[in-house]
Amino acid sequence: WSHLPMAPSSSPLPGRLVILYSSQTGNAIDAAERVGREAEHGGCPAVEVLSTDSFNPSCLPDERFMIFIVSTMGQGDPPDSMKDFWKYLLRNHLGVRWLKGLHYAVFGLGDSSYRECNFPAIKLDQRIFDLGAKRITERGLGDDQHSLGYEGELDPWLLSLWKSLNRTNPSLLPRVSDASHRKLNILGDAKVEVIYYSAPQATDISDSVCHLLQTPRY
Ligand SMILES: Cc1cc2nc3c(=O)[nH]c(=O)nc-3n(C[C@H](O)[C@H](O)[C@H](O)COP(=O)(O)O)c2cc1C
Repeated sequence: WSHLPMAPSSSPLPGRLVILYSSQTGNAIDAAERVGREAEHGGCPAVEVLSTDSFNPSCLPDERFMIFIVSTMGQGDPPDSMKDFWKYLLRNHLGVRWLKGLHYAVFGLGDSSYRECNFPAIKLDQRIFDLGAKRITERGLGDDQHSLGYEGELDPWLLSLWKSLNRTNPSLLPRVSDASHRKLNILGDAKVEVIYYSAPQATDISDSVCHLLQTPRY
């Protein structure tokens, strides 16, 4: 998959999945890259991961499959890279059938310690739906307060996204099981090998725990 500086304004590939991220401090980029990687592992023929400000919103009706990964800033505000895009979507002349050919899903990154938790993702999901697009799956809302961070919600959400895409458009996502269960490989092969072994019978508590030996693989 590729990062493009600008989305093509003419005819899109019939089987491409566009992943648009809106991020202020980088988490939504990481999440979007993971979504892109999983889509690729699942056999998606064409995946593009783009910042929202690289995508011309007037091209939205040309797309068939899009995933939006959106973080929250300020007091429930969208990240800077989403502001113009959002302003465009609020235009009055866009009708209820404007996005009738689009299938989409939204994942938000936020923090439930804020009153306006995940507002941009919630509003974007509703607006795109009101413009006639169809949800591939219900929106997912990540929360910094979760013990696993936003990934606590992203994991199950992705599984449901891939299952739904596979059911409705198997040519876009032929292999659900390859898309999931790849998380440990995201950073590439481990650079160290971890070997656990038991210490000899010890009386001292500090000796009785397993020892951890890390040896460089290269
Ligand atoms: C200055 C600041 C303001 C934030 N405001 C909100 C907020 O109003 N609502 C919310 O749900 N999360 C809020 N968050 C949490 C972020 O949305 C969350 O940490 C997210 O993972 C950031 O993603 P990003 O790195 O892609 O921008 C805020 C975070 C920061 C640093």
